[in-house]
Amino acid sequence: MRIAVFGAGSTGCYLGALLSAAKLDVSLICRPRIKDAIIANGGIHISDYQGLDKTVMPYELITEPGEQQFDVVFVTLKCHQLQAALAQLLAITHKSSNLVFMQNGLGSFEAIKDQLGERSCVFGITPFNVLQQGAHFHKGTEGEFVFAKTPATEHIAKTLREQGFHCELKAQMEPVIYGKLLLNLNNALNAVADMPIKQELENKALRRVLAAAMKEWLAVCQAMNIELAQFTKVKPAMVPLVLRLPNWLFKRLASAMLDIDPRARSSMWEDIQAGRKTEIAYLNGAVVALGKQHGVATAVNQAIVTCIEKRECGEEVALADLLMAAKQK
Ligand SMILES: NC(=O)C1=CN([C@@H]2O[C@H](COP(=O)(O)OP(=O)(O)OC[C@H]3O[C@@H](n4cnc5c(N)ncnc54)[C@H](OP(=O)(O)O)[C@@H]3O)[C@@H](O)[C@H]2O)C=CC1
Ligand SMILES: CC(C)(CO)C(=O)C(=O)O
Repeated sequence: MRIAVFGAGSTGCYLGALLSAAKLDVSLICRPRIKDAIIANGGIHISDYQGLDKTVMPYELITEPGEQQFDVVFVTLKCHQLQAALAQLLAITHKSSNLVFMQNGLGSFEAIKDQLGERSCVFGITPFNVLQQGAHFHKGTEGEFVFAKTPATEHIAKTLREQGFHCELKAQMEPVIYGKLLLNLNNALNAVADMPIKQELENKALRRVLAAAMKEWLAVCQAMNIELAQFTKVKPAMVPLVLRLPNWLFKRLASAMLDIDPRARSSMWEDIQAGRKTEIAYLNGAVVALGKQHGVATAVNQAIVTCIEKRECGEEVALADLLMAAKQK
């Protein structure tokens, strides 16, 4: 089984290294800067906050995919990069290839699905944070990769398990994706707050904004009759309540939420810092769009979207606007 990770950046290199460590035949399709960093380092260095520390060289590092075709392709591009990569994705896959789309948020796959022909397409999710420094990819929070359950992912999960690594397989990915979006509503806020996630969560005023954005998403999901998978110690509906607790109680009851690498920041923070386009339309923007369809007010998410859109245009934004939007809830 020939496997490729297409768009190997933070999450893709971590995944590619894990699959390579399990001795699967994995090639990474990545930018030249990533290939150069990996070669200079003698492989991909992966680590986690629980003591994993390993350097592995994948089977091949490809910067210009050509004739080669793969049986399984994990697509780890950002949401807005799928469309531009479509022709390459089609070229490196055949009619019976399996594609696993690993994007956060909603709507990126749907925008290209009609153009993927007969290929079997499923979803996957990265529940944890990956911090990239050169060829070093550090997992800063808990969780394992989640993939839709298919014969191909079952084989991959079994091989990973035999080497002491783990991933989760789910028959139903919709609740996982909707549940993960609840957490990703923090990506934009973290980018605007411009501080590590741990420090942000220790701030009551910022937690209130996040709680308000989450409440809106929970209300939209209720209107759509969709259940959310649980990624935290408490049920999704309880997360906003926990976030609104006073600092002293929050620190005591939600210690697991704060058990994250003190350096971890959201992937949107990285995009904003690098002056790149963000995934806001697929995260808080998706909440606003679905809220409109289902008659649910989403003022806080709209305020967050506006803030990020301004930042994407290089405008300064005031965190105070978001704090105000949440106060009015
Ligand atoms: N980073 C994280 O901690 C987490 C991210 N996620 C989600 O996972 C998804 C992927 O995020 P992440 O791994 O951070 O993204 P990255 O931006 O780190 O990785 C994507 C990589 O693909 C490259 N790329 C884009 N187009 C092509 C192409 N045609 N050929 C080869 N390479 C290409 C990009 O290069 P360039 O930048 O030059 O375009 C970049 O290096 C997102 O939806 C994100 O929200 C989920 C959980 C955690
Ligand atoms: C893990 C998490 C929620 C926060 O880092 C994330 O998905 C991201 O940064 O995109």
